[in-house]
Amino acid sequence: MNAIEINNVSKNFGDTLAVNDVSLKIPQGTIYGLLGPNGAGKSTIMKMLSTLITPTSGDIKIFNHDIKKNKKEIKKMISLVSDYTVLEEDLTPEENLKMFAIISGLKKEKYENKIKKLIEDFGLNIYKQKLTKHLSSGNKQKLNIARALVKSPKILLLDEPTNAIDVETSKFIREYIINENTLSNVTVLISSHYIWEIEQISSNIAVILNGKIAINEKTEKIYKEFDKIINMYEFKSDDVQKLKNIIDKLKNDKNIINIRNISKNKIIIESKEKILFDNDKKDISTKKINPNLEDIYSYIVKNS
Ligand SMILES: Nc1ncnc2c1ncn2[C@@H]1O[C@H](COP(=O)(O)OP(=O)(O)OP(=O)(O)O)[C@@H](O)[C@H]1O
Repeated sequence: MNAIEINNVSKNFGDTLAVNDVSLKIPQGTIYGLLGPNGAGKSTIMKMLSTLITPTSGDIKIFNHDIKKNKKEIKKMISLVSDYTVLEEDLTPEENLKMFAIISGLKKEKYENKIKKLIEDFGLNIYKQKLTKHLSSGNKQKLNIARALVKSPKILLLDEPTNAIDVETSKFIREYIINENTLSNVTVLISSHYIWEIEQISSNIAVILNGKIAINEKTEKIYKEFDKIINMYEFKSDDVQKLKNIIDKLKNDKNIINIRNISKNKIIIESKEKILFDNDKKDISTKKINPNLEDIYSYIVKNS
């Protein structure tokens, strides 16, 4: 069953076409990564899904409910996490969660234990007496995600959830999301500029460019397809001078798109066409390597 179905949706803000005829089906229980440069339309899609704004044209279905006709039902199923400015600064973490539970129409017996567990799970126990405005940004974002989970949503929309968050907190948030997805089968749509984060967490990835979907595939399939298209090779040598000579030679080769220095004794090159190497070369090892998601994303952005 599809948790989310977006059919030919466009969104205009005056003259700006923020989302341009987007169609996307997100099966229940998947973690879907949404990638795209600044201004591509990611947040606009998230906001339309959470009923904050309405599409200019096209339709959206959430578990088969039309978003226009069943707004109230849909609001119960979806939580959106964007930046933590939505939190009430003059309330404690617990009060913030309670307030959100009440606004969401939850009964006390439904939210009381849930809030206790979330406060504990997110390590916010020690800040119980503190006002939210005195929490660090990482802890505010943890609270923001806990807030989204209070109503046990079926769909969690995460718009750059780890933006400006330290490594350990980002890791915690990622692991918590994976855990929720495994245990509660919550469907997750996550956008991030940290491509490695999307790479680690998502089973499917959509890339959006200028409001249009450029790629929408299972992550594994994206790797397979682009492995055939992108020609990347690694050159390794302990003889630094020899490696420098190779770089100088390759710089003038029209077939070479990109040369990257990885370390003193390793370079990675990208070429337009496949290269066959003479493997008998002494002191230099060469091999074809698989592009990672960052390479693939750059390729899509450059070539779309
Ligand atoms: N309320 C609004 N009024 C006018 N234009 C808007 C509004 N919201 C978004 N836009 C425009 O729509 C386009 C898409 O913006 P959106 O915020 O969806 O992009 P994004 O992919 O989330 O970008 P980022 O990665 O920078 O957050 C941009 O050109 C943006 O300026």
